[in-house]
Amino acid sequence: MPKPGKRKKMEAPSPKILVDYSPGFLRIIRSKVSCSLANEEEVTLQCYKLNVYSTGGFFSAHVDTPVDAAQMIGTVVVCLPCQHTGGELIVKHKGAKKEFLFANLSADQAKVQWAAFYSDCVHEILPVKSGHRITVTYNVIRKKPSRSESGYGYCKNQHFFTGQKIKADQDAALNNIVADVLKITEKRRKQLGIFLRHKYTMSALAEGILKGLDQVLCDGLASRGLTCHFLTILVQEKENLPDEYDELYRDEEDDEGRVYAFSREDMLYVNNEGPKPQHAAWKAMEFIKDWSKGKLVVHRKETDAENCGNYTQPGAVDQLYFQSTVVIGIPESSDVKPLEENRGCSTSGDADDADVKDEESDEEDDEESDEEDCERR
Ligand SMILES: O=C(O)CCC(=O)C(=O)O
Ligand SMILES: [Fe+2]
Repeated sequence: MPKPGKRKKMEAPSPKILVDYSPGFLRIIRSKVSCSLANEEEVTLQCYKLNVYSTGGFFSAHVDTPVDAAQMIGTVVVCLPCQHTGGELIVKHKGAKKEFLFANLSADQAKVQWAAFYSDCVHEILPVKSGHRITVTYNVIRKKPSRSESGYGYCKNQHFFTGQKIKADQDAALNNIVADVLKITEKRRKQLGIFLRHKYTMSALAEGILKGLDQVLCDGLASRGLTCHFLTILVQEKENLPDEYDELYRDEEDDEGRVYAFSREDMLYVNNEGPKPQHAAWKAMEFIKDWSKGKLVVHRKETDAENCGNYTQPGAVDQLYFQSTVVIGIPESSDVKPLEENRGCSTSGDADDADVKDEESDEEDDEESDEEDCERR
């Protein structure tokens, strides 16, 4: 049953006729999605649900619960031709926002419109103003990994799929990132964790098949001789207290926000189903919270979080997306390939100079949020 305030639409599991129906346009969508979301690995589109929004119908901000925690990477929405106005699909990721307005062409029976996005992107449907908006959603399931020939991923854009390709083994921005990583690890002799741009279920992270630029980052680090492993984490965000509360409540130690490892063992402990896990090595680690082309940001300005996400049963950890990091071992200097080898062969052409920041970021703020308060489809 729809919950008031969360969604107002009718939905049904895809009828068998839709599941079995494999029109030509699906093949085209699948190949485009494989290129743009899956580093050209093969994907299947699994028919999931039929949504009917009448006038006033909407769907509040949510992320899609993965049906296959290890392999599901995204969602495809196909809008069937049926005249309506309003009903914009808004997709957000890390401060970027993309609006899909299917209404304008909705009366054209010859047009099937569609959108695709990574499953950890928050999305919502604004109220339909007239007519009926009918969509079919597909889960994008990645087939078992078989790395591309070069062994290095690439992707087109940090958030959605426009723009130039960035190649992991060539991009100058990655050279800059690696140079920054080396500077930090050399100076402080600490393990270094870099926050991934997307969130992952624990199983997906264990599989190590990452989304978009995250895969490019990890391939880029590995191709330059750095050893990496992955970790799901919880981040205690700094609260923005009004000035008058500042002196009363501000705890010096809280200033930076804290990062905790969060594994299946931690989840069991939280649910009173296992012993308290040890995190002995944890203190000796430094975190980089944000990275983008050619720039590492050690701290980032935190902004209001929109509470939005998915619910799950206690213990059902694979239904949740976690902030995740790649952890880089302290390199022996001989492990790392000379960066000069890679210089000058950028395919992106728009990499900024590396800039290791110790202050708040002036980048767009992260609009992602705690994944708690709102139910998923
Ligand atoms: O109808 C749409 O455009 C999207 C529906 C959706 O987000 C969902 O079914 O999870
Ligand atoms: Fe959704």
